[in-house]
Amino acid sequence: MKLERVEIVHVAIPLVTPFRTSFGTMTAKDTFLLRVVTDRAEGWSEFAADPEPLYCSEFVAGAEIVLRDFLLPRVAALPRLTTAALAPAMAGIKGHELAKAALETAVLDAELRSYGMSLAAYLGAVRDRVPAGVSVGIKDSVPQLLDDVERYLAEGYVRIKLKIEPGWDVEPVRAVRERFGDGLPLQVDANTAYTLADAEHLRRLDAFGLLLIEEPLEENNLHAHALLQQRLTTPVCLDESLHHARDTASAIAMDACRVVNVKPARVGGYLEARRVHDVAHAHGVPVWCGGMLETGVGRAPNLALAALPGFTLPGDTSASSRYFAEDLTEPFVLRDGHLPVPTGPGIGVEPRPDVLRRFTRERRDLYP
Ligand SMILES: CSCC[C@@H](NC(=O)CCC(=O)O)C(=O)O
Ligand SMILES: [Mg+2]
Repeated sequence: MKLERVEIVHVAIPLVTPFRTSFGTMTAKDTFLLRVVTDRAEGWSEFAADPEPLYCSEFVAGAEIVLRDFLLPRVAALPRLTTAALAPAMAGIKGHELAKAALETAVLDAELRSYGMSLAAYLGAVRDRVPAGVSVGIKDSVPQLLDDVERYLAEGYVRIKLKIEPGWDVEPVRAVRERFGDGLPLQVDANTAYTLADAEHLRRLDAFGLLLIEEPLEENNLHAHALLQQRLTTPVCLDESLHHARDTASAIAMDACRVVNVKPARVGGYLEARRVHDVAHAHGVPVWCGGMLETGVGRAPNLALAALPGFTLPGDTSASSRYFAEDLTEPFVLRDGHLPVPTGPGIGVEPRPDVLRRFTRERRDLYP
C-alpha cells in the first residue's frame, strides 16, 4: 500500500451518565478518530485517551502533535506501507503507545479491507460472540450503586466491575455481595489509588471472593504489586502498568499479576495486544479485554481481540448504550449477555457519516 492521506477528526460525544473513577469524573467521550487513506483502501481508528492525562500520560492534544510531527513522517518514509512495518518504523519514538496504536489500527483496518479479511480472522478469533462485563463508576451512595448494578444485571451483563478508591471500597463491595449473592462474577478497579500502606485494608476485600483487584497501586511499580500479591488471596490484575509483551512477561515472572487487562491502545496496537495475549496464555494467566469508553470505532476491534482463546474472562466490552445514547457506528447491542464479533473486512464498522458530522468538532488533514 501507499499512504495518501491521514485525517484527524475530533469528536465529542456526551455520556449517558457521568462516569466517576478514583482519578476523576468523565461526562463526555472527547477524543479523535484517524482516517487513513491509501491507494488500496481506507481505514479508521479511535484514540483511546482523553483531553487530560489522568488515566495515563497521553492526552488528545499531545497525541495529535506526536502523530503529526514524529510518527507520520517516519511512516510516510516507508518504501512500502504494511501494518507490520509500522512498529519498527515508530520504535525510535519513546512511549506514546496510544498514539502509535491509533495509527497502526487505522493502517491495519485499511490493509485488511484491501484483502477482504476481518480483524477477527486475522487475529485468530475462535468465537463469534463474546460475553460482556460492565464497569460501574463510583456513586454518591450505596443504594444508588445497587440500583445501577441491578439495572445492568437485568440488561444481561455477565460480570460486574466496581471502581473503588479509599473510602469507597469494602462497604460497596460488601453491599453488592449481600444483595446479589456469592455467584455474581465481581471484580474491582482502583486505578492506582492505593499504596502498600493500605495492604491490610485491601486484605479485607479477600472476604468477598472477587475475580481480581485491578491496578491497586501506582502504575509501573511491579515490585510493589508483587509484594501486595503476597499478602492478598485476591488475584492482582494489572492495567496501567503493562505497556507491551515484555513487561507483561516480567510482571508474570515476578508474580506481580495473576490476571491481565489487555487494552490494545495501551500496548501500541492489536499486533502487540495479541503478543501480550500469547505471553499470558503461555503462562496460564487469564486475560480479558479492557475498555476506554470507546465509541463503536474502537469497540469493534476490541470485540475481535476478545474472541481469542486466552480471553477467558468477560471484558469491559459493554454495549454502546452503556455510555452513549447514539454511537458513531451502528450500535453494539447486548444479546444474552454477549456482543457479536464483527465479521466484515477490517474492523468491520465505519462511522455513520450523518452521526459523525453531528459529533465532529474539528476535521483536518494530518498528512500530507
Ligand atoms: C475513564 S476510565 C478508563 C479506564 C478504565 N476503563 C473502564 O473502567 C472500562 C471503561 C469501558 O467500559 O470501556 C480502566 O481503568 O479499566
Ligand atoms: Mg483499569
